[in-house]
Amino acid sequence: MKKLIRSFSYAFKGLAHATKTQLNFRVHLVVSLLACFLGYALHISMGEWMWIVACIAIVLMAELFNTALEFLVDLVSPEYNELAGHVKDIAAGAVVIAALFAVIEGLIIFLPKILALINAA
Ligand SMILES: Nc1ncnc2c1ncn2[C@@H]1O[C@H](COP(=O)(O)OP(=O)(O)OP(=O)(O)O)[C@@H](O)[C@H]1O
Repeated sequence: MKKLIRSFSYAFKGLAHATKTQLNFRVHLVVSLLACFLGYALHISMGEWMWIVACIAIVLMAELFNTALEFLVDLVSPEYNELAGHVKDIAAGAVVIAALFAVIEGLIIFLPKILALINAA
């Protein structure tokens, strides 16, 4: 049990470090909170909440893996190395894919509801 609690404390230490040092991670957190606020305000369905929560988790996880890879690359290859550059670029590409997926899901879920509100006004 003690070991489990220690593992969680290390994980939260990692989350705190990413939040403190990575602007992009903080931006993703703010956008995630905005999506939750919008979901609450627009009374989205349980199924739609599941997509929103999944998108938030995918984007935050992608950003955390990207950050971890950046740290690792800086550790093992502080000097210029073409391969090190590719590792960082590909990890950043994964974040872009996750973020695009989340934007598309957000548009599918929120846009019709926002347009209906505008039309009703
Ligand atoms: N050691 C390296 N060797 C070769 N190219 C590198 C190296 N480090 C960074 N690069 C190139 O520079 C780009 C930017 O790297 P950097 O470490 O500044 O990451 P970043 O995406 O700006 O992340 P952040 O701003 O979140 O720290 C990389 O995507 C890569 O193309």
